[in-house]
Amino acid sequence: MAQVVATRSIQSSFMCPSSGSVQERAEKLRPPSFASRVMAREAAMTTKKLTVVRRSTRITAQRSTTRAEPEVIPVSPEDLPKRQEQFQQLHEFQQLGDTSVSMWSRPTVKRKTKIVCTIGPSTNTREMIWKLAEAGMNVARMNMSHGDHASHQKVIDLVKEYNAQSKDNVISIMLDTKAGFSFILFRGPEVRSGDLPQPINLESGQEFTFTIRRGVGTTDCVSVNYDDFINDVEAGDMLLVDGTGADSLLTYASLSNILNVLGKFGGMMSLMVKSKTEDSVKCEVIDGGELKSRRHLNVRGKSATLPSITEKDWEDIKFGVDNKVDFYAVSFVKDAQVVHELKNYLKSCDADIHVIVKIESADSIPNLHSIITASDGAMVARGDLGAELPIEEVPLLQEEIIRICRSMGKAVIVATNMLESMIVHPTPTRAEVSDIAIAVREGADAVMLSGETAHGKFPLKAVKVMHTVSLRTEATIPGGTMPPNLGQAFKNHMSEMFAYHATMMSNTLGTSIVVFTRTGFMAILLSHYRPSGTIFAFTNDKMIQQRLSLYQGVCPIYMEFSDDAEETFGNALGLLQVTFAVWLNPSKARNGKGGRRGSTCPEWQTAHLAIPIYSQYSGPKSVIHEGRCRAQLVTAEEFPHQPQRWPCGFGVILYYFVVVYVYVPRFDPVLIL
Ligand SMILES: Nc1ncnc2c1ncn2[C@@H]1O[C@H](COP(=O)(O)OP(=O)(O)O)[C@@H](O)[C@H]1O
Ligand SMILES: C=C(OP(=O)(O)O)C(=O)O
Repeated sequence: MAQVVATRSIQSSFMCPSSGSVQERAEKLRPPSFASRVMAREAAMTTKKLTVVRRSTRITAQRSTTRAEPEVIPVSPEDLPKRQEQFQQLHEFQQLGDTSVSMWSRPTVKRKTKIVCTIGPSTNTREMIWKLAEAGMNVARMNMSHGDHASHQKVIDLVKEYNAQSKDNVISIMLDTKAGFSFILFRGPEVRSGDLPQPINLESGQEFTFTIRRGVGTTDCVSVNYDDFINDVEAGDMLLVDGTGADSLLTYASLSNILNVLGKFGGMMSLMVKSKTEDSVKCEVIDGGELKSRRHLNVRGKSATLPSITEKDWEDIKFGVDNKVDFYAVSFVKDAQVVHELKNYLKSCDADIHVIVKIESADSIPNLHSIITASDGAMVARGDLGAELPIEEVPLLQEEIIRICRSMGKAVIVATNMLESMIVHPTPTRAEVSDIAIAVREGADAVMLSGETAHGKFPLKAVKVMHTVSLRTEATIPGGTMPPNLGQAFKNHMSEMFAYHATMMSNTLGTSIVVFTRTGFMAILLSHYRPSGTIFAFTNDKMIQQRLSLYQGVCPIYMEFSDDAEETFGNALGLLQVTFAVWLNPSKARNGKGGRRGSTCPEWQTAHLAIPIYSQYSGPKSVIHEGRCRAQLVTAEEFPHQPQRWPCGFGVILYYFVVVYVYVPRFDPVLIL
């Protein structure tokens, strides 16, 4: 019995929602209900007779024994005890509406959308980093506006320690660079108010002053960290101040009490500029609220004339280089120049750090294409964006930025206020859940938590909610939607063509993809095509493994590569089976008896009945054997930008790259690149 369960489970973990024949998929349409009628457009268009309405039927009662169970694979071994609970949750979700929402809609088994967690006072301990990682964090973000290098160093070390000891999970490290607020350095790409001994209540109609004098923090006047603030604002301008954030001088407990009492989160205060002197800006409070330390200050419709990378940023960037972080998130990028500048600097230090541009200022919008082209990805920083631009523009910009990033094959993160209420409450609002679902549907690589994990009361619950909502939403996304620039990309890069065909095969056959990559390029490219199945990316570089954690659908796995391709493939499959066996049956898999072929675990033996039913060669085996090594272990990264040197054509691809093993779907279907 254990064998059967394990095999089926392994199989279902490899399967994607698009598996099975059309008829089988059509079968899965039953029992449709409200959700299916709303969401299953393909199904409705395909055949009317399939839309038999049986509203109250549960999927659990409908599954045939021949179908793979829709399973939620735990994100980590520690989740195992809660697996039943997860099923229960899933079934509860299912009872709300329908489960078979479209022919592609079986719940996917591993979350594809990644979760970025901002680390702060609530989470900067060893215990919490571990718990966050086990709950589903994929990227740890450090906001350089808060804390100091010593505190961030501690977090980086803890994440690296976690990565070093974890066998099946790895966390990327992201530094969010901008000026740490300091009246000594007094510079930065963000405009922020200064430190306050305690929060101030601003009442509508009262007068309030911002000054560029240092160290002022009274009930009617506070410092601003930016000298040119005086020149940037005019009488009649509307200043927006965010009402979130912790006060550094308060204890966590007292902060929570204050927040609970006041119940004010995420609210923007607005102040109209009335007059200015050489060092102060006098305002009238229009919408009041609670002003805390170091709050964002934006002028509606204007961007501050700040440089995007300041001296303080350069110090932070160097800190990142020294610590070999994976990503910089660069604040207030207004043009591509700053990205080139940063990339040149990184090149000069021989640092392999990817640059994520934060789109958060009105000025960046006209330059979106060039900024994103120059970068490795973008963050929709909705907090500042919603302050600089009319708030109703934010959802439209979010959609547009995601679309641009996806069409360029760049990573995209949706950030800010996603579960804001969970800073103080243990459950999210419906609107927040919808917000996550929309970002997932729009195709974001990752969704981000800020105050929720940095200083919130329920950081782990917030991650779990994000995990569950993302997973559930992914299950309803139709497979096989290709990026719109495909034709263009198709002409230019053989590797794109290869990723495209691999994705098509994977979607059609209902398999996951295994890719071998030294630089991460092929895995990122595949992620860009959003195949329905998981992309298991094997790399022999730990840095690459760490970085790949950000990318949608990529499950990065570190493994030494052997000179013998066969051995490498075998090892990779063995590792996959061990990993899933660990998730599925910890008591057996953790018995220390190895974990590859020949292991005493019957599950693995059953799984190894998998045999290739198709392998494609286009020349003498020995030559192809070399080709395979190149293709699979070096990948197309060797020559993606020199297409003219390699005549294009599927036959050539087969010759140089392709050895495709499609395993009998009854066991563990895997497509190996
Ligand atoms: N390293 C840190 N130390 C102290 N507090 C932090 C830290 N990181 C984040 N926070 C708190 O979490 C809040 C939300 O994080 P984030 O959105 O990244 O910051 P902000 O909106 O201030 O740029 C911050 O306003 C701050 O109160
Ligand atoms: C992510 C954002 O920026 P910050 O890092 O300042 O919170 C934002 O403005 O949405």
